[in-house]
Amino acid sequence: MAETIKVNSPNVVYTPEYIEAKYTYHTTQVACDSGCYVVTPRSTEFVFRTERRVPRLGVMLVGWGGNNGSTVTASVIANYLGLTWPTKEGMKEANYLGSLMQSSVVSLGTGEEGDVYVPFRNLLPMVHPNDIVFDGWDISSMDLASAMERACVLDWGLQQQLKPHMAAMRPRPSIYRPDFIAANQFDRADNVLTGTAAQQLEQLRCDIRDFRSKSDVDKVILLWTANTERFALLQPGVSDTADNLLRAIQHDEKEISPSTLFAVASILEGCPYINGSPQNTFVPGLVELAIRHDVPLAGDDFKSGQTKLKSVLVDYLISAGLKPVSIVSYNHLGNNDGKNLSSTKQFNSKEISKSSVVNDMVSSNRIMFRPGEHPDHCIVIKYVPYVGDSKRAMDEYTSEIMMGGHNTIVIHNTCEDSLLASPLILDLVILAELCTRIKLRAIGTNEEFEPFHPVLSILAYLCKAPMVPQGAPVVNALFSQRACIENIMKHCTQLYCRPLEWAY
Ligand SMILES: NC(=O)c1ccc[n+]([C@@H]2O[C@H](COP(=O)([O-])OP(=O)(O)OC[C@H]3O[C@@H](n4cnc5c(N)ncnc54)[C@H](O)[C@@H]3O)[C@@H](O)[C@H]2O)c1
Ligand SMILES: O=P([O-])([O-])O[C@@H]1[C@@H](O)[C@H](O)[C@@H](O)[C@H](O)[C@@H]1O
Repeated sequence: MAETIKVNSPNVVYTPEYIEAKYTYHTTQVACDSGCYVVTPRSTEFVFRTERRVPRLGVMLVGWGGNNGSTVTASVIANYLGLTWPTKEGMKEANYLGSLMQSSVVSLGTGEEGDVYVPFRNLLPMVHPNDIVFDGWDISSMDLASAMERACVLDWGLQQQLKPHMAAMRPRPSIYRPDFIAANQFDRADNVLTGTAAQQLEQLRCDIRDFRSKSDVDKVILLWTANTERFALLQPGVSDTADNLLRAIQHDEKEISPSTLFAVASILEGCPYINGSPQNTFVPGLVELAIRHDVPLAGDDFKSGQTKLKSVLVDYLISAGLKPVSIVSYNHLGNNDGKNLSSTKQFNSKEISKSSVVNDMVSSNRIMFRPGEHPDHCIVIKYVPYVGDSKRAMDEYTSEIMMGGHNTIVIHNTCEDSLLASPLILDLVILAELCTRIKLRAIGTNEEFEPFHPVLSILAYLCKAPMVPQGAPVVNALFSQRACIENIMKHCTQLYCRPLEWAY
């Protein structure tokens, strides 16, 4: 398989710094006139400009010592070193299965021997996961080698090879507000910052600057993979505007969550912020602050297993004209995430993100569903310590079919939760970084190149409850979300050379 792609088109210009490509965006404007839909095709010409130089990327994980944080860090080191290890099924080797960019392909077109498919990552210059530098915070002081052992996710033989490379990695002290996570997390909290919210915010900003300078990275992205928090109350004068949020922090307002404080620190330091959990980190004032500073945001809640499958199955059912009327999603797991979710308020945060994934598909079909009508949808999560990170998910989908018939689909799905989430963390940070290098302008109306909107809805494929710019529609159908990433990357067209060749 060739690694280099070069587009042969008068609409694509390559300079040492940029790839510039013209693209005509076709849409249709729909108006209703006397009971008739009047559809008007529209076309807009854009120029997409992609900066070719790939930076040295630093990723700061909040919750670094958790199952996901320790596992993704270990997996990158294992891939970088090309580690192999013995298991009862034979020798295993490090890989990035589950990553859209590293393990999925896209069609380039038709060659002499048929269709040509290339790795997603080849479409545009992007960070390779092996080159990411990790750092982060945790309320638990445990070093990353011990945290990897605590997580019980990776095989013992692999852990033994990794420990020397992770023992010196220590999470920075973090903000701990017991009221936001389960009381059962108290025993972990031996690595916490003191002081007021303003002082803690300043410390986080110092941590980011410290990491940036000591690790010699060009860019830093913050990603929350700490415990699921309860939803924060949205209070006028506190979280409703950027200025009120900043003022509330100065007044040590207790209803501002640790995750929102991390997001404020990230924005003020110019670092994209990604929320891998379901809580409402992105309060209105936070989003306003991100827009003011033009700093990307993405979230919420990694879409890793049961919900990912649901976003495909419900899309299939409704697209096929079958009416889902009952969806029951049960799962149990025994890791610390499950322990935290055994607390009602934290479960409620997860219940929201796991339930909302069908809403757009249901409301799009007025043949089946009257306004306000929706399937019965039940989410159950139970904590069973013995099974650890090996989440057991059981789903039942009942649909009405023709002439009073029913179709019931039952699914059993077992996986190591952190091994599904870890590749998503890599895709999220790599795509978020890529988005910071892409700008576009509409030909004829705008001579200035502009960045994407700070709320990166392009990352919806990776999130259960995708954040979108205000007023934009939420799309949850998984393959529509995947097509969005592929199409935008193809609009930028592509020149992909080995890093040596385009690091001008
Ligand atoms: N498949 C998945 O694993 C998956 C899928 C979707 C979402 N998530 C979400 O990702 C998050 C992490 O999952 P996990 O399995 O790694 O959980 P985990 O409990 O193993 O890790 C969370 C870590 O965050 C730390 N922590 C808690 N509060 C903190 C704070 N204020 N600052 C810094 N660190 C803090 C904890 O000490 C712990 O080490 C959870 O919110 C979970 O709901 C996970
Ligand atoms: O991604 P998904 O498999 O639908 O949802 C999962 C939940 O079922 C699980 O209980 C929780 O611990 C994970 O964080 C994840 O959110």
